[in-house]
Amino acid sequence: MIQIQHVSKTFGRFKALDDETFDVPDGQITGFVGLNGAGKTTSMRIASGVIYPDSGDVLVDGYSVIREKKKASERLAWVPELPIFELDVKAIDYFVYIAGYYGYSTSEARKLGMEMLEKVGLKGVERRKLENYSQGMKRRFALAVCLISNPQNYLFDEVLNGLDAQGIAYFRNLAADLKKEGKAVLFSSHILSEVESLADRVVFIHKGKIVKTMTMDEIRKFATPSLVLRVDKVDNNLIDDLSKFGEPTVNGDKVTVRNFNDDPSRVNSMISSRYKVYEMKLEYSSLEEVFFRIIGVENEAVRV
Ligand SMILES: Nc1ncnc2c1ncn2[C@@H]1O[C@H](COP(=O)(O)OP(=O)(O)OP(=O)(O)O)[C@@H](O)[C@H]1O
Repeated sequence: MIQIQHVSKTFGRFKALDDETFDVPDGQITGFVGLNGAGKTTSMRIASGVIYPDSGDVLVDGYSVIREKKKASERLAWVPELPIFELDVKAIDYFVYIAGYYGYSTSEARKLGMEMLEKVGLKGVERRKLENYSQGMKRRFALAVCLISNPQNYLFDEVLNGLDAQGIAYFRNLAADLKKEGKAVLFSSHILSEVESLADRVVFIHKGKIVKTMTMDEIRKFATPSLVLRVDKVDNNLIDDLSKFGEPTVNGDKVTVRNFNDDPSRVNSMISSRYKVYEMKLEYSSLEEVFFRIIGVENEAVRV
């Protein structure tokens, strides 16, 4: 478990983190979302011990990253946004080198390396030099390296950036495995649909402050539903009728009524004598919509 306790950090005169407090519990995947510059990377760098807070502390399994740095670091893996490696080295040799620091013999490290590289989809290219890896392959490699010491806690900073669909699938499986093993996982991402499908809870950060922490169930309840329906024909009369219940938009035979705040059966009784209704269901708005409502910024104005 990672506990971020009243952490503040200033760069020059700029306050990047302001009394930040939140937990990353065991056995759960915690998503970390915020606009560019909100403070996610700074938080992770402080939690991993590479920079110090001005005030506050981070406890990793109860050990302070400031006062008990070695014990805290041993219990934590961090994949930074921009992992840096020695590039003129073959991937497997680099893995063996790093594993040596964790006490693995060369043969053990090589065996583990082949397993881990396969796990992240790098089977067959283990002997290629890292300089010949693509950005996505380097990111996959960074994920494999972070698994070497098998710690209890994980920080993943924008690891989905530059990953293709297969790479994202590997990360999903990896995160799900870590969760099953009872590990604590914090991951930041701008791909909110991925956060939505992976996270058990989400920490929202805005301008260096934690503005909300919500479970995915709470997010779904918080969201205003849309009514989605498929009908045999979409005409102006239908749109006029649906406008009484919310804001309809049309995509082929699918009509989505956003900000729907009524009973679907009332819509059905109003239109079913004139239209054949193939499908009618409530859909809850995305994490993105909830995010913008929480931080109070218009969706159109800013993108995460
Ligand atoms: N070493 C530094 N020196 C000066 N300012 C910094 C430094 N590191 C971060 N900052 C500033 O602190 C703020 C938070 O940056 P941080 O990288 O933590 O944001 P982020 O939420 O990770 O953003 P992004 O989503 O763009 O990666 C930004 O305004 C950034 O410019």
